[in-house]
Order: sequence, then C-alpha cells, then structure tokens
Amino acid sequence: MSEALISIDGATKQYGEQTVLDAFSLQVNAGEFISLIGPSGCGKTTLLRLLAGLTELSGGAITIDGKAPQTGRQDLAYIFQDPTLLPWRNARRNVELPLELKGETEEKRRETADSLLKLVGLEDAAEKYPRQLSGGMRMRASLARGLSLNPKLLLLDEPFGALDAMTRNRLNAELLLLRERKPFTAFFVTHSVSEAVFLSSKVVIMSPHHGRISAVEQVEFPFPRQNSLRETLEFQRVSAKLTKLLHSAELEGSKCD
Ligand SMILES: Nc1ncnc2c1ncn2[C@@H]1O[C@H](COP(=O)(O)OP(=O)(O)OP(=O)(O)O)[C@@H](O)[C@H]1O
Repeated sequence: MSEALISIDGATKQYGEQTVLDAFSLQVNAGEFISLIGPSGCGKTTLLRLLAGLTELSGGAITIDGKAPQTGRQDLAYIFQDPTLLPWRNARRNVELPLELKGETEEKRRETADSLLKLVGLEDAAEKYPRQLSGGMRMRASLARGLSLNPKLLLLDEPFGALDAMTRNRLNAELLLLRERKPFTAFFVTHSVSEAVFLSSKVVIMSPHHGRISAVEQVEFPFPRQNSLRETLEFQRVSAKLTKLLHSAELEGSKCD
C-alpha cells in the first residue's frame, strides 16, 4: 500500500475566538488531484496556507512527504487567483525568478524557463511584459513559474476564477495536460462544481460549520480528460450529485463569515 504524500491529522486552526478549521483529517496520495469546495469563508484558503507553512496550526498535525510544511517549502508551489507577475520583468524573467532565487546559472534558468513557456503555449510571448499579456496568458505564465522548481505539490487558490468561461475551460484542460507532462499532486480551491468535477480525482466538500469535511467524493473519469467530457450525461450526473451535496453542506451551518 502506498504511503500518503500528505497527511492531515485533526488539523485545527483558530484565529482568536474563531475556530476556522476543526479536527480536519485527510490523507492524500502522490498524484491525486484534490479540489476543495465549500461556502465562502469556511477555511479553504486557510487549509492551503497551512499546507504551505504560511500559517501555524493551533492543533493536530500536517506532514508532506513526512516533513512539517515549514521545512518542505521548496517542494511546493502556490498559485493565486491574481497571477502576481512582476510588471517590470518580461514573461521569461518572471518564470526564471524562483530559479534565480535558488541560485541557478543563467544558462540553466533560461533553458528551464523557455521549455516551460513552450509547455504552457507562451513560447512566442517570452519577451512580453505582463501588461502586454491577456488574463489567460498571465495565468499560463504564473503556472509556468510555479512549475519551475518541479514541485511535488501544487496549491491553487481559485486560479481561474477571474477568467471568462471559455478561457477557464481551456485552462482547465491545459492544467491536466501539464500534469501529464510534469506530474504533481494538486490541491485546488474553487467555487465551481463543474471545474472541480472536470479536474479532480477527489472532491472534498467543506461544511460552513468550523471548516469540517462534509463529504468526500471520488471522481472516476479516467485521465487524460478532454473538454468534451463536460457534454456527457455522466459528467452532468456527477456534477448534479456534487451540487446537491454542496447545498446540504451549506444547510449544515447557519453562518460562515
Ligand atoms: N489572518 C487572519 N486573521 C483572522 N481571521 C482570519 C485570517 N485569515 C482568515 N481569517 C478568517 O478565517 C475564515 C476562513 O477564511 P478563508 O480565507 O480560509 O476562507 P475561504 O473558504 O477560503 O473563503 P473564500 O471562499 O471566500 O475565499 C474567515 O472567517 C476569515 O475571516
């Protein structure tokens, strides 16, 4: 039996009097794609921040590859809704940044950045500055930068939430293609049920009541997945089931913010 890559055991997080996560437990194997979905303010970003070691647990334990999150940071990348590219650097130099901070040679940085830009379809935009890129292109550059250090774990906090529906669907499919080529385990926060179903091997539905797990659903569609999957009856059936579970989760708690 394979050992879990990520082990979350009774994770609890409090801000003052407020309990944001309460005894949250989940085991994640390498290669899984986990989506977190749940009402606004119920601790999804907090869980990602705990996994990234950006905030401390109030109780319980988290290990990633056997290490505490604070000591394993080089093995993960965090992708935000805002692509957070540096405006004074072109796309290539943005992708090179983590490699530069790691002290890689100029030659190695350029070679890695160029191959990643190609992977995300930005090979012709390497010299462009963020203001010259569309929203979708900026997000592709942000993904390329996130993948530059070959992270085992990718934490994505609503990365496509600000994009139009067509670009979002296209980037969903591209993200899965990227994962085929450069495998990683993913934690993906979204408010979209269909996005969660399309991308995930497992969807975790959080309850508004102290950020507990309300339901965990395995999504059985084989990878790689194409956008045509969305048009199938089975996809719609799974999405409807998850929407129902999400509504019941919302009813479980009286308020969340
Ligand atoms: N640094 C902080 N200090 C105090 N309270 C915080 C802090 N960060 C988050 N919170 C509170 O924790 C709760 C959960 O926030 P979190 O951002 O994790 O929710 P979320 O599920 O990601 O929300 P959304 O879906 O709206 O992005 C909220 O009530 C929020 O106000």
